[in-house]
Amino acid sequence: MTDPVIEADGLGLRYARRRAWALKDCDFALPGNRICALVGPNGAGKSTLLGLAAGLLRPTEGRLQAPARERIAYVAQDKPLYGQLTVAETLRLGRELNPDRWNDTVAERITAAGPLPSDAKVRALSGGQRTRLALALALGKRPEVLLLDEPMADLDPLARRELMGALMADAAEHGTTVVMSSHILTELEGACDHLLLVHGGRIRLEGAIDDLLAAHTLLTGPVADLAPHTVVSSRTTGRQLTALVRREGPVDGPWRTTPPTLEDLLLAHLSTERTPEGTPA
Ligand SMILES: Nc1ncnc2c1ncn2[C@@H]1O[C@H](COP(=O)(O)OP(=O)(O)OP(=O)(O)O)[C@@H](O)[C@H]1O
Repeated sequence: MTDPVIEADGLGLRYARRRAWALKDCDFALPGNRICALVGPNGAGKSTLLGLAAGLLRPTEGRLQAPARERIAYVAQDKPLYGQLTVAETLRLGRELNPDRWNDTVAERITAAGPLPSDAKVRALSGGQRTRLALALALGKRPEVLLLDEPMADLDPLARRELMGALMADAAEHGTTVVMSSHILTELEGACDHLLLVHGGRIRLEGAIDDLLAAHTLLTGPVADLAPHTVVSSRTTGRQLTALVRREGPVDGPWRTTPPTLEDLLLAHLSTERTPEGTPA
């Protein structure tokens, strides 16, 4: 296991004039060279966590350790860019702001792969084109840590596949640690190897996705008397597994056990009412 690249210890953040905590008591250690899926429902605290990791927000309590700002690239949900600049001027600015690390080849590879005229003004770009430019700026910076807040939401399916592939290939080549929030879990499942599940401002699950999936089983059927996170024994291996319970079918119907998906894990957590301290069995 490599040293953590991002580490939180009792991390909490409460926005000014807000009574509720956006994040509370968060502890996690994200190892380097990982592609981490940051998932959770709307308002869970994902953007807040990314803002803290990017150094744009300060913890109200606790601590978050991450590389220095110049070694992090952050693509925020609204892709803030200068509207009056052209695409070419935006990339030139990226180069000027990151003279030591900037990599033209990477940035150009991302922009050239899609419909992004270099003389177009940023304010005239479509949502997907803005995303492409923001990702080119982020990767051109040659970051050690890449923080992406729902980066694919504006992209068409082809662009999504192409950019996701480019991101993953680049991260693998350079050992970049990526933290990516998204609600499109099927996409994350194919690309990510680590999971941070946030709900109600708390970290509910963290770890290698393969390990977490292997530690759970999906129980489908008339399992009304089973709590959603009951620990059961695997019939084949005897291993203790946490059952994610999905109630469906007739009351006297059979149970089925299947390996869960990332979506099953998330849905099981969202559908469980829990106390702030509550974590799955
Ligand atoms: N600038 C802000 N000022 C006050 N409260 C905020 C601010 N930004 C977020 N919040 C609150 O903090 C909580 C966490 O919000 P956050 O944006 O981190 O959630 P999220 O998981 O990214 O949600 P989504 O999936 O909808 O993008 C929410 O209750 C939200 O209302």
